[in-house]
Amino acid sequence: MEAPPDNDVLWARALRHSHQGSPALLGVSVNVRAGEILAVLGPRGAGKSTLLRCLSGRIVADDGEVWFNSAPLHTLPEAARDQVRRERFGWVGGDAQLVPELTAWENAALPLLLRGESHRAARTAAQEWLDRLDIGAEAGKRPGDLLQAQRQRVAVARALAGRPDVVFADEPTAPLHRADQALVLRTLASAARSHGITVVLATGDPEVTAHADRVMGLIDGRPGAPMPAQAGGPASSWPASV
Ligand SMILES: Nc1ncnc2c1ncn2[C@@H]1O[C@H](COP(=O)(O)OP(=O)(O)OP(=O)(O)O)[C@@H](O)[C@H]1O
Repeated sequence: MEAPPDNDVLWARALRHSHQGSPALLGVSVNVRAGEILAVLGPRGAGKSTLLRCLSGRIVADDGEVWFNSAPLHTLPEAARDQVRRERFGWVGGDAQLVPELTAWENAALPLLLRGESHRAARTAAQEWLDRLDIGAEAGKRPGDLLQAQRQRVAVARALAGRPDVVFADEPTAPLHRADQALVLRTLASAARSHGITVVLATGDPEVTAHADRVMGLIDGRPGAPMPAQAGGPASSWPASV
């Protein structure tokens, strides 16, 4: 087994995965450096979600390797993999998936509370992130009393409050209007940069990739050539060839 380079926080090789016989990944290799924001760009059905779920240990690929900080995630027993996910990774999906009975701050604080941190420390951290995402005033409201864009910001706060090494963001702004998309992405990117958090962002929108350091194209479960992101505008068009 080839050892991954030390400065890659994530390193995956030759990932193949099918859902009920239908292929989603057909041999994808990717490396992500610590503190980097990597965008995975591709059309619907390209395999972006499947790739993020494999990289984050939510599923184990049918074939291939995923290493996190030089440890093989793909061979870890399920309980150990779950622990890595809980303690080292954050996740933001297109659907906020908040606990309806909990307030915004309690939802944002969940990773810390589940980890056994004190109520006071968890609340302080959650409030800081909610403030930063411009939703601090809503901290005491339950998800049902929040707008969709506000719920999505709470989900981003929850992903960041746990001080993860890596945040996986799967189309995190897809349900939002343009103005809210820009705010959420800007905040996610600047928070990640200021805290050295690595981000792997899946999107079908080339404009979203302007927030990334690097863009990887994905089409039909196969990678395109890596492309540098361009500051201040759409980072790239679809890969010319895969
Ligand atoms: N749970 C599942 N069961 C069956 N097929 C699935 C499942 N998840 C994904 N697929 C299929 O695998 C392929 C890749 O899907 P995936 O969701 O990874 O792509 P994607 O690029 O994230 O697309 P989208 O933006 O539509 O979610 C698609 O053909 C999809 O229909």
